Amino acid sequence: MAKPVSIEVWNPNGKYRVVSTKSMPGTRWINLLVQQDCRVEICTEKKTILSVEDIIALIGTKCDGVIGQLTEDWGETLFSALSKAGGKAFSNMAVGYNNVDVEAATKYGVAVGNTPGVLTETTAELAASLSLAASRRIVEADGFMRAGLYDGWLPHLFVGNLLKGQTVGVIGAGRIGSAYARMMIEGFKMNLIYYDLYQATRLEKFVTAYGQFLKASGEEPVTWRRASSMDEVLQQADVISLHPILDKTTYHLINKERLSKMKKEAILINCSRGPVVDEEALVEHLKQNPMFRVGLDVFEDEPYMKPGLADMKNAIVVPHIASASKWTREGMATLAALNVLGKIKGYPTWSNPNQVEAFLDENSPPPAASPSIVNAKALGLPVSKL
Ligand SMILES: NC(=O)C1=CN([C@@H]2O[C@H](COP(=O)(O)OP(=O)(O)OC[C@H]3O[C@@H](n4cnc5c(N)ncnc54)[C@H](O)[C@@H]3O)[C@@H](O)[C@H]2O)C=CC1
Ligand SMILES: O=C(O)C(=O)CO
Repeated sequence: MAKPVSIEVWNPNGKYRVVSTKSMPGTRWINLLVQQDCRVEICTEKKTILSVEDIIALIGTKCDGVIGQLTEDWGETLFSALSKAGGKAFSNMAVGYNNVDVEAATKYGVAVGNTPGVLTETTAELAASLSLAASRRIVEADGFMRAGLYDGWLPHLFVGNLLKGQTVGVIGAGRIGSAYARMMIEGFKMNLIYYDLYQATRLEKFVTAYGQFLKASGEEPVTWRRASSMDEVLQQADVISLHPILDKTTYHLINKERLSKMKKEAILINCSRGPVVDEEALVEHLKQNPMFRVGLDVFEDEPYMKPGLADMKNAIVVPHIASASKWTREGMATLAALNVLGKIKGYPTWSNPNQVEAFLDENSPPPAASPSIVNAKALGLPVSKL
């Protein structure tokens, strides 16, 4: 028998029971559910990561839908429990859903939502921040100041790299990877080399147009190249940022062998998922190559770091905060709630999950659709004509 879990309840007499495994920013998501006759239960347990048992206790015997978090293990056990409780909808409050067994959800007829689009720029901004912090050694320099070690300007003090004219490499040039590339190219006049399974046509057009603009103003134009292998990116780029999804093909994409192909003074940024990088190999590489720098938002065994990483001066580490802007986190909560609500109400799914702005406008009611259901096709869900 699972132990009871503490909760906060909104609209106790609502017809549909929707559970959120965590408190989420903003109140719009709660209001939208309450207005549509949902009883909203928010887990208020103190512990950060809920276990499968905790979530089974939350689901209980009657539950129409759950909004969950990327730290939770949504596999066969939870989808079976949700289905037994009459639930047909689950949404991650995240765009990445490597914590979700979509096949198992589909087997139990449960729709799986995610929250694309609303976090693209925010996440890209953090990747850009880490790129700047690593190239200009900002965290090291901050520590130096606070330690009282600064005793005057010196020609060699914390000399870093100029980004202008260098090459930025992007692995996974989807929504976030492309936004990051645009920031680094427009902001710092870097050249682009990227690797993706698909052509990033829009990004290529942007770099071409910006290059023409610079040339017309008498400046060196920026250039782009789509690499035919990932190794080309690793060998040629000065700053490399990882933005693929995490799946079997991207697990340990960056390993000992690939690290050795990178320039000795390269900068590696990871705001995708920790297991994309073999973190033990990375620690060793950082030890052997003091001029190699890394900016990490995600870790292989979150919330832990591999032994030795915290001691490395050439590593900047932040606790998975890439999507942590107020607008984005409130938007993620809204999209996740609307994914669940849409399925409960029998709405169709939105036709383009890359364009979810219509759901985020606080001044008008959202469309009657689920913004992004990743197994919509497998479940045969209708597509919105709006
Ligand atoms: N650190 C954080 O807080 C955040 C992390 N993320 C992570 O970023 C990921 C990407 O998000 P979006 O850009 O919105 O997704 P997206 O689907 O638009 O982009 C992912 C790109 O990776 C490419 N890709 C897939 N397999 C690949 C491979 N083997 N090699 C190279 N490229 C490959 C895809 O073709 C696609 O273009 C999410 O899945 C999530 O894991 C997303 C938001 C915040
Ligand atoms: O959305 C995601 O995938 C995250 O990692 C958190 O923003």
